[in-house]
Amino acid sequence: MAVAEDGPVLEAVGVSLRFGGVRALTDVSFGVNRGEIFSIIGPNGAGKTSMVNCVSGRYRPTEGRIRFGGRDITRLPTRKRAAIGIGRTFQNLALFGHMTVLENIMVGRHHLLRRGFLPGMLWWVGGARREEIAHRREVEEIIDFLEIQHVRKAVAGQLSYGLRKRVELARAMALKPKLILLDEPMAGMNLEEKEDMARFIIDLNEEWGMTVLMIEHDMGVVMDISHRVVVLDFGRKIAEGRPDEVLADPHVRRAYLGEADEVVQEPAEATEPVAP
Ligand SMILES: Nc1ncnc2c1ncn2[C@@H]1O[C@H](COP(=O)(O)OP(=O)(O)OP(=O)(O)O)[C@@H](O)[C@H]1O
Repeated sequence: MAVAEDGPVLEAVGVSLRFGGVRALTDVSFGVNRGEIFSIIGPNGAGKTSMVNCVSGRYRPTEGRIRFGGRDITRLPTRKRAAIGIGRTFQNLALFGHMTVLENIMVGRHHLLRRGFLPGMLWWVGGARREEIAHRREVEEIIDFLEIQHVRKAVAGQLSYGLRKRVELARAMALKPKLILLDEPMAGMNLEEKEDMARFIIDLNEEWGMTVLMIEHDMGVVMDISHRVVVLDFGRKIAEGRPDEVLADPHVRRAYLGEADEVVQEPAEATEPVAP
């Protein structure tokens, strides 16, 4: 996997997040380099979604900063983050079920239309028309890339789960993000769908140049496709590094993989079977 490392495009600096008495995140720092596939892992309730929500703008950290491209975006509203190049998919599908695949993907591009979504769709003359055609062409490229040509006119709500996840990814890609946040992209998928999705994530990273920040429970996939990983446990960072380094880390093995401290056991003494 080729990684172009020229410094972090995304930085979390000392991020803490509290919900009343619950400490969802405590002093978490990490950096995602341009061109990386970077994953956040950890047990249930470790703070993964909270962290991604701080990056997308849905949550505002109680303490700490989020920087994107060197700019402090901690207080920037969500829709403005989309405009500066942060796209996302959701853990639970967030498609417009009654709209076609094509319409769903076009929604992802509305902030790119200079004339706005509705005028862009309706004003079919001159510059607006040329702009619309250019947008259509780019959307069709994404549709081809994700191999969803055959359902482009289908109503999104009627597709299989795996296909809907792919359409959601298409919509996020249509925003042309520099950084794409993927919240459990493989959740609920069968093995074949997971393999397809893993291939799309690698390709959107390598061919489309998108930096990826991902949460995913399937450890096999995470370790296969991530360049680096950060591990959270009870809202704190306990490890960060390449997948092989993280897997070998004793803190991670204990906390995340549920391994007990190594106990040197005496060989069991042979016992006579007890007569009933
Ligand atoms: N909106 C909220 N209100 C109150 N507590 C919350 C909220 N969101 C998250 N939490 C709490 O913050 C902690 C971290 O939750 P979070 O969902 O970020 O973990 P996670 O690692 O994504 O978990 P999972 O793997 O189960 O999705 C948990 O204790 C959770 O109950």
